[in-house]
Amino acid sequence: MGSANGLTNGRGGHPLFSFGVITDVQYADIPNGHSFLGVPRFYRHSMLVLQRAVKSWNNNKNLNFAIHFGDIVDGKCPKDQSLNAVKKVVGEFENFKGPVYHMIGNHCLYNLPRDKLLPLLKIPNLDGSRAYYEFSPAPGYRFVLLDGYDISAIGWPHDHPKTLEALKFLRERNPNSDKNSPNGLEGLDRRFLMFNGAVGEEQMEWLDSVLRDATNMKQKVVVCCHLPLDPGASSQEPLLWNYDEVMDVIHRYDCVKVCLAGHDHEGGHSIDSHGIHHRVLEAALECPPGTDAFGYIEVYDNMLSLVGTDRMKSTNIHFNPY
Ligand SMILES: Nc1ccn([C@@H]2O[C@H](COP(=O)(O)O)[C@@H](O)[C@H]2O)c(=O)n1
Ligand SMILES: O=P(O)(O)OC[C@H](O)CO
Repeated sequence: MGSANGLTNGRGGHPLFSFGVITDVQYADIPNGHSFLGVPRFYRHSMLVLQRAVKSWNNNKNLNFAIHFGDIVDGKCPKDQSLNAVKKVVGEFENFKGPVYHMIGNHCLYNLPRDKLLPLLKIPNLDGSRAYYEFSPAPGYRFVLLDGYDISAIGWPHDHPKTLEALKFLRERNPNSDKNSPNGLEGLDRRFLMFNGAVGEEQMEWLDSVLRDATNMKQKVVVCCHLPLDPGASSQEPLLWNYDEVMDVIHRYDCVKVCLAGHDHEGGHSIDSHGIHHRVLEAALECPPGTDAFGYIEVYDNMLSLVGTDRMKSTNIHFNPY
């Protein structure tokens, strides 16, 4: 089904392009465990989920690329195994017959500092440390991958200005001695935890310039970030510290149609006050043996169709194409 402007609409027609999605593989060669809140985590089985995802993506034959939304290995991975564990998971992704785009998550940074991590994840690394980037898989679309740990107490050297800025930020907002504890914090303030982070000023300016450029080029934008950007799609604790400032930039333009994230393992979906869809994807790590959470997204001129497998819920995301 073709539209007046020659782009493809709908499901029922051919998508413009399609891509595979999976998040929070959080692999470690350790026995099963659970989250702080008692949700079971299957550190070895998540590798099998990834292997089944790659097999399914390759069988599909129509996928142009794949995205992993961060947390490639778990923080509980023994530190002398971190490098090999990251290489092992990256190696599984490389069995996919197409490019794979990664972003960093807190668990990646518990294992390796960002200067080691970025080359392994093949994150374009212009100044040796920045982990945000963009690409355009088709003329009418642009993907923006944000670095939610730009300002963070994890991943930078201990005396780095960004570590110090993050620690000051947390001290001012979270009175607990364990800065991962939301005890006593109310409502959205419960996101001021050490396992989250923020988008810094330079990245914010970069985001603004990319969205301005996309608007001028009449491109639609999909924003990806490990950390969720909308409270309607996520519980309060996993949100990006300055999700509101990032959304203020995004809301200045009409080009962003969808924001995709990981980190909040049970997943979620919302439509914000400006009609932007937020879809937080279900985690591979929390799939009990034999179950899966991965999918692929077909992209049209006026919608994204997430075709989920098993625990990843299928979602049709309709939007105004203009
Ligand atoms: N509601 C919560 C969630 C987490 N914490 C703290 O975060 C650490 C990491 O949590 P995981 O879900 O990855 O296990 C955990 O050790 C707690 O310190 C918390 O206090 N309250
Ligand atoms: O993957 P983790 O351990 O950072 O946990 C993230 C939680 O789901 C946030 O509440």
